[in-house]
Amino acid sequence: MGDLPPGFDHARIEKAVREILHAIGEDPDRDGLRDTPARVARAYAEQFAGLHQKPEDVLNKVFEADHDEMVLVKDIEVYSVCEHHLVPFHGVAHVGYTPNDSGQITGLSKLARLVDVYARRPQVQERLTSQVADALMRILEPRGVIVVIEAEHLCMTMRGVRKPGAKTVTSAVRGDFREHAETRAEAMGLIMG
Ligand SMILES: Nc1nc2c(ncn2[C@@H]2O[C@H](COP(=O)(O)OP(=O)(O)OP(=O)(O)O)[C@@H](O)[C@H]2O)c(=O)[nH]1
Ligand SMILES: [Zn+2]
Repeated sequence: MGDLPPGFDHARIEKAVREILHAIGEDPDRDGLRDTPARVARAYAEQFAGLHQKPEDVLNKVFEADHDEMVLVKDIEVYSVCEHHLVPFHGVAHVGYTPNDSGQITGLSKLARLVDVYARRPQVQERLTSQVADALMRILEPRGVIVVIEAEHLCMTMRGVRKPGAKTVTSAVRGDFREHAETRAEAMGLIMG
């Protein structure tokens, strides 16, 4: 497991998963479960990879372009894990920004990669939304940023209150999207339209 980031303790996760299986009344040594602790550790390494990444790692390509109006990437599929129950929430993210006066833009895929850096951590949707917005503001120094996330939380559907279909919508607006209602309305029109 040499390619795991420092701080990711594979053996410890395996031990803990084995312990949970015991605690729920299962037999971790039965055929179907024998490899489960190792599988879960590998799955967690993927699901929580963002804990070991920085936004700078993905927003490292900045171009200059003759474009100073809104850039919006819609419907970025997002999978995260709710930090209260450690079950998934999933949906779509919409990320937009207005380049600064020197026309600094970034690759479109980098916006989706940035969402993943923060989604692949134990999260609440509100924090995920503002972390994406704040990282973009800090690194790209645009005139403004808008991030909208719509997601369904499995902790509200498969357990607890059991309301399948309920969607949580969160938004974070910075800079000109915060200051100018018209700019914000234009972006929301594109996102919802
Ligand atoms: N604000 C916010 N709440 C979340 C998010 N994900 C899960 N939750 C909520 O976190 C809350 C945790 O509430 P608790 O009362 O501590 O836990 P619980 O007894 O399991 O709550 P129930 O889900 O109502 O059964 C629940 O209301 C969840 O719906 C999120 O991303 N943002
Ligand atoms: Zn939850």
